[in-house]
Amino acid sequence: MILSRLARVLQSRHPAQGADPEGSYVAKLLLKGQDAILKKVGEESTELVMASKDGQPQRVVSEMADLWFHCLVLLTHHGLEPGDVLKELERREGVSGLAEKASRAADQG
Ligand SMILES: N=c1c2ncn([C@@H]3O[C@H](COP(=O)(O)OP(=O)(O)OP(=O)(O)O)[C@@H](O)[C@H]3O)c2ncn1[C@@H]1O[C@H](COP(=O)(O)O)[C@@H](O)[C@H]1O
Repeated sequence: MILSRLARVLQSRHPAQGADPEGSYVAKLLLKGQDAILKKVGEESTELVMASKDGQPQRVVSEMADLWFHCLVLLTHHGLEPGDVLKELERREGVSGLAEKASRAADQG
């Protein structure tokens, strides 16, 4: 899946892997550190908001791709991967599923 493939590429760009920042946007950004990554996340979020408010669905897709990409760089900075976020979403699905079942059981008396 694209998220895991991309995450593997991003991990290979980590300074700890000896990645060369020359010619690699990601290696350069990871080397600059957390503040630079967070600045990009903030900028891309704002651009996404503007694309949405302008009612431009194709730009929403493009800006969201930029935002997701920079969030993946942030995960890499923290030694995390997309699977960690997906697991959290699955856990919440499980939690809300249980809540739904409990409420249905209560309705049925
Ligand atoms: N998906 C992306 C991707 N999306 C966006 N970007 C870069 O993110 C930057 C976003 O910047 P902006 O839109 O703000 O434009 P900008 O003004 O040029 O940005 P700055 O130089 O100011 O940061 C651009 O330089 C884009 O090229 C990406 N760079 C890389 N990838 C993937 O990451 C992989 C590794 O990239 P490298 O490390 O460059 O080899 C690539 O193979 C791609 O699959």
